[in-house]
Amino acid sequence: MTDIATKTSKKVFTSTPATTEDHTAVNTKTLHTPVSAPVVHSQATTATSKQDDVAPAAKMQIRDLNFHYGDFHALKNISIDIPDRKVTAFIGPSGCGKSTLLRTFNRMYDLYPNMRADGQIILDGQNILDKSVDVNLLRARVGMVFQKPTPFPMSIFDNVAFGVRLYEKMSKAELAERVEWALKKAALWDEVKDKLNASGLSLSGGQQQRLCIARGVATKPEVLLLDEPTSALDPISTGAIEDLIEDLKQDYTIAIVTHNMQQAARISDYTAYMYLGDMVEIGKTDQVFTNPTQQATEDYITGRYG
Ligand SMILES: Nc1ncnc2c1ncn2[C@@H]1O[C@H](COP(=O)(O)OP(=O)(O)OP(=O)(O)O)[C@@H](O)[C@H]1O
Repeated sequence: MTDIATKTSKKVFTSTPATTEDHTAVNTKTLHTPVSAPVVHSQATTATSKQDDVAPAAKMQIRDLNFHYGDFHALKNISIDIPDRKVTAFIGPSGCGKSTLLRTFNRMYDLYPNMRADGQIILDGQNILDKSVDVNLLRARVGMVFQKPTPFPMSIFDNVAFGVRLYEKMSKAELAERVEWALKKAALWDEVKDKLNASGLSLSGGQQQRLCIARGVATKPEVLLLDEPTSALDPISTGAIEDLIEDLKQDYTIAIVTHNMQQAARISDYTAYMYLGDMVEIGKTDQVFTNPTQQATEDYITGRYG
């Protein structure tokens, strides 16, 4: 990993001029996010972070993960741990592979031909890249919320009930209870409880995104993947979703892709910086933002690159 990180920082950061890539720079000397969780133990971290704390349990262990779009090598030997019931943020310039990595965690790429993942992604002891794994069940365990709100063209109730009906057998009353529970978790219940039969598409953008989060948590997944969930939202909706993420991590392991450095600093316990398909650095968020071990990471988060 050191080789990759060193090579990456040399390859990129000695001569690349700053661009206008849309992200918010952070002053590493002034930003302090209170984080109590210990450092992640992983190949990447071993090389890049001080390990002065006890490692948290890993929900997912990614080992030697490579991903190809046809001939294009999009993820290169990624080996990291995703800690249980914490928020891990993935940051890095556009095209570095953040969304690709997230999509390997529930094999979303399986929907498309010519895409291939090699290596291991171990979820509770099982390699989810194994061909024998039932991808539908996997996606019930590892839920995903996309950048653009994607409500189904059906009622608010049915949107939330959709996955539950697919994967679980329960009575009408139990289903109604589950829908209410999920809408409460997503901090949307009060706004929709009197119009559960209205179309999900009739909601505002921020409400639609919370509806998608409700749909995501309704099947009680163990891991929730959020791909830039607030990038299309106003600051109030963004704040509501950030509060929600803070609340959800009591029960779920969360991996989030964000372009917003302040957001990563606010809501994540761990931050991973990627560049050109390499994992440059991963560690506790306060360490990565205030004292990154790689010059490349510091250049990115302070806005000297990108
Ligand atoms: N369907 C695809 N077919 C071929 N190449 C792809 C495909 N999707 C992504 N890529 C390429 O893979 C690389 C990683 O893309 P990815 O979307 O994972 O990056 P990202 O870091 O999430 O970017 P952004 O921040 O802009 O969303 C990029 O070079 C991209 O062009």
